[in-house]
This record gives sequence, structure tokens and C-alpha cells, in this order.
Amino acid sequence: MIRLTQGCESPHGLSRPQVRTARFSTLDSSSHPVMEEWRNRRNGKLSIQSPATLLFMAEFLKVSQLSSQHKKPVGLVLQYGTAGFRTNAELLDHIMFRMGLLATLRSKKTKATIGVMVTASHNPEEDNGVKLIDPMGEMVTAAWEGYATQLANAEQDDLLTALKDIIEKEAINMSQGANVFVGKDTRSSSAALSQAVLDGVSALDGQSKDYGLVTTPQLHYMVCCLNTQGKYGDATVEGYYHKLCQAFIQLTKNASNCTDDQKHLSVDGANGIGALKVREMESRLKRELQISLFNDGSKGKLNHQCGADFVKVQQKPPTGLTINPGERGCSFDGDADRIVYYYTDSEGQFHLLDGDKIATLISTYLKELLTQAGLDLKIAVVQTAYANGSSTHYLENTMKLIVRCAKTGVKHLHHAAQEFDIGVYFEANGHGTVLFSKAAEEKIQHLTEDPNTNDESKRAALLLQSTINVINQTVGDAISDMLLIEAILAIKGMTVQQWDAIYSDLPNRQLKVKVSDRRVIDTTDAERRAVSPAGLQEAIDSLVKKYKQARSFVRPSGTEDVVRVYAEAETQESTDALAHEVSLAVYRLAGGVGDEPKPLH
Ligand SMILES: CC(=O)N[C@H]1[C@@H](OP(=O)(O)O)O[C@H](CO)[C@@H](O)[C@@H]1O
Ligand SMILES: [Mg+2]
Repeated sequence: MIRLTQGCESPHGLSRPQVRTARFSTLDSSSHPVMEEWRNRRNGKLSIQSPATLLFMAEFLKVSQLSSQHKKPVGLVLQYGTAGFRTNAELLDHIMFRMGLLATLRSKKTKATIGVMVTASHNPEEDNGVKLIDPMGEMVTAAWEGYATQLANAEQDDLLTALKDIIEKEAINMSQGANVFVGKDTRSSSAALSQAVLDGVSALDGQSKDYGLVTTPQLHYMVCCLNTQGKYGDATVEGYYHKLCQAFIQLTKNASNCTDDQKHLSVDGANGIGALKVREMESRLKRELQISLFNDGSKGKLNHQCGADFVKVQQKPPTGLTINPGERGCSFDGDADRIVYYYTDSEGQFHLLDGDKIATLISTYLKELLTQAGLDLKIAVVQTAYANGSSTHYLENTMKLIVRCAKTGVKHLHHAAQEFDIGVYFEANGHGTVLFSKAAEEKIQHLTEDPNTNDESKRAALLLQSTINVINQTVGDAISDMLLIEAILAIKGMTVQQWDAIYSDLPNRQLKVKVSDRRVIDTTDAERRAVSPAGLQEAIDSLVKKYKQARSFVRPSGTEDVVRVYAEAETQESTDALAHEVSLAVYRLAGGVGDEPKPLH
């Protein structure tokens, strides 16, 4: 029997010695290897001088008990991939519980609030997933993605050992308090799975706040607000709408003669959380943006034949949405962190405005404002290898902007963008945002307050300030991006066709090739060149030479068991031929399985 002595104050604010005494009394008899190891370290005695140790062990016991209600299926192995864990919802209960544990440890380690979002984004309704959010609202750091995988894959009996390993490796002070924010999307499995996350947090005596149904970027926003003591905004959904909508209204005051037609936008909510949140926010836009919401979840299935991913990959409008020729529409994905725009011309031809077009519109607008404000700030656009060559060419050669290419995955773009005063980053699929350095924000602020600032500079600086406020800098955010794009179009008096005409996309094609082990492909130069298997890059180089304005690269997907092939060229015909020939090269040199890739035409 272990008794708590005087001075054994709980860092968690627990003042219930009786409860603890009762709980600890069972520690002596616990035969779990982790408990035994701790006993051995103390020559068979549990030190009553170490309250933190006692609490730690009491929590371990609780973890052990609660984890038996969230058992891992034996042998199941899952990976924390580019966008967290993602698979069929039925396989995820133990993962969620364990991510609740891990988020609590991360919170203790960083002494800050951590976020856990339950969502599988654009994947089918039957799937689910989880992403961890670091203190400033960014994706969790790479080392902890590794811990997430270790913890997720530890068999039931090894869970405490896996937990202890992380605690020791990171030298986590277990007496530090913890706070975890939890959010979920609209999937039917999300309620039970987010409860499993909350169970994980409480097993380690962490505090939690359940935000319930929120978009992924809203949860990122909340985490950032809390950890900046409200400087970024109020950590509430109301606070989020207030900040973004107020900035939007402020921006649209600079749009003259905007007709109701021009203020109209059709939104495809992918039958997901984004639709609910647009509905909640709508009235605050004071008819400066008049939204017709489609795929609002009242009848259709999540992401089915709709949503940003469907539109981007299929290059066609979502079902369930009607817009007249020339009118603009946009699609969110299932957790509202991606957006793409589109319209159909008078000939019925569909035109997609993807992440590259969005990055071009935003960076052009920002560059103009910087010039008007007379501010010398370094602005850059960060893309991936999937960015259309025309967009890169236009940004570098016409706009004279710095363009960087990062590896696929938002966290890579986010980090690259942080190196500039203003970093605009977008994946071609529509996930992106804009980052402003602290120094840039201060210079803009100074300009708005300086009595010597001339009128033109002041107007531009004020516009920049409202632009900063409409943007969710923590992560790509469909709602925030939509408001920014709509404000820019209104301010510039630009139609969607004019926006589309800034540059013309090169025809492009993406294909997938199945190989026995996609890890045989290793890449360099932000994934644009293959260094293995031997001969593959040389083969691609000689194929590319056959076509005009051609470019092609291959890389193993981080989310699917395939090798992705990308090609672009002057015409769709040569693009498709090149994509097919490169697919064949991958199939032959990288261990293709199944039938040989067939020509597209
Ligand atoms: C070509 C492409 O669109 N790749 C997507 C996809 O990654 P892959 O590693 O290509 O499977 O999923 C990621 C997560 O959602 C997203 O960030 C990325 O842009
Ligand atoms: Mg998403």
C-alpha cells in the first residue's frame, strides 16, 4: 500500500488524496512489465518522495484499464501518412484512443494546447482518419509523426512500453498539465471516434475541449488562438466567423459598383462539414457575398460525385450543382481545407481554376498592394512539382515573383513559405494559404498608423491589414480562401473568365502505376527527378525530349499504394502519349504488377 505524504501536490490540480490512495494501492500488485521495471529501478519500492512518479504510474494504470476498451486488432499496421491516419472507420477506434494519449504527451512536452481532428477529408464516407495539430496551428512535427506510428502499431500488451519509450525519449515531465482540443467532421463514425480520442486524453489526466462539428482549419485556428493568448483571435467558432467576416466586409468596401450578379457564388459543400459552416456564417456576410449552397448534406452522400477532389481529378462539375454559363462556382472537400473554382463557358466547356490559378490571383493582388503601399517585402509563391508549368512560367517571368518548389504535402509547402516576408503556398489540388512574417505584419501596421503615410499607401496598407485578417494562416482553409478570392475579384472588378485568362494551363495528365514495392523509387529535387531505380530518369528524359513544352516526373504516393506519373506538354494528345510512355518505363524498370499500362486513346 502506498500512501501520499505531505507536500505531494498534484500538478494536475487534483486534491483528492483518498481517490489517489485507492488508485495507487493497486499499483503494488500490478504485474505489468512497465510497472515492474519502475519498481525494480527503486529497489522494489515505490518512492513516496516522487509525486510525479506516482501520478505517472497511476495514469499508466488508467491507460492500461481504458485501453482495454479500445483494443487494437492483432497484427493491424497503419502508418501516419501525409495527412495522418486514414482508413476504414471500423479499424480506427484504438488509433483514436492512442492519438488522444499522444496529443496529451505532446501537450505536456510543448506546454501548449494540441489539436486532434477526426476526419478523412475527401475520402469516402466509410473511411475516417485523424490529424494532430501543433501549438501554432500547424501540422504536427515529423518526429512525432514517427511516434504516432509507433504508438498506433504497438500490440495491446506493448502499449505501455511504447508510451514509456516516447516519454523517455522526449524527457517528458509527466507532472506538467495538458490540454487537447478535439474536433470532428460529419461522418457517421466521427462521434464515437472522437469520444475515443477524449478517452485517451482523460486516461493521462489531460484536460480537453470538444469542439464537436468543425472544419479542419477551424480547429487549427482554435489551437493557434489559444496558444497565442487570443492574439490571433477568439478560440471559438463565433470568434472565427467574426474575424473573417469583418475583414471580408472591410475589404469589399473597396469594391465599387459590384452588382448582385457579381456578388453571387455557387458553393458545393461536398455534403460535408463545410456546408454546415457556410450556412452558419452566411448571414454575417451582409449580402456582400450571396451564396447558393449545393450538396449541403441534406440528401447526398459525403464526397460522392462532388467536392474539390472529385472536380479536380475528374475535371468536371460536381453533380447536384447548377450554374449558368459564365457564373462561378467552387467546391470544398470533405473537411473544408481545400477549394477549387470553375465555370462553364457559353459552349458548355468546363474550366477549372485550381490551386495554381488561386495562387496566381492572390500573389498578383498582394504584389500590387505592396507596390501601392511602397513596402519592400519579399514575396514568394511555393508550389509542388504538380503545379502547371504555365503557372510557374507566368509567376517567374511575367510577375517576376520568387517561386519555390516543395515536396508534395502541405507541411512542406508551409515550411518553405515561412522563409519569406509573405509566402503564398498552394498545392494544385486547392490546398493552401498565405503566411505573413511577424516583421511584415508590423511594417504594414506601422504604415496604417504613421501620420506621414500618403493616401495611396495608407489605402493599400489598410487593404493588406484586412487581407491578413481574412486569411487563416494556420493551414489551407476553404472558407477563408473563398472569402479572400471573392474579395479580390470584387476589388479588382474581375470576372472569373478574366481571372482564368491570366495564363492558359498546359494540357496535363496524371496516371497511377501499380508496382510491387513503390519504395524502389527514390526522388530528388523536390520530387522532380528519380534517382532510383537505375535508368528510370534517363528514360524519362529521353521521352520528354520527343515533345514540345514537355515535362514529366514520377514519385511514390504518400497516401496510396501506387506510383504517380505526371506529364504535361503542348497538346493533350502529346501529353497523353508522354504520360503513357513514362508509365510504361515505370512499369518495366520499377517492378510493375498486373497488366502493362495501356495507351489512353
Ligand atoms: C498529387 C496529389 O494531389 N497528391 C495529394 C495526395 O498525396 P500523395 O502523396 O500524392 O498521395 O494527398 C495529400 C494529402 O491529402 C495531398 O497533400 C497531395 O497533394
Ligand atoms: Mg481535406
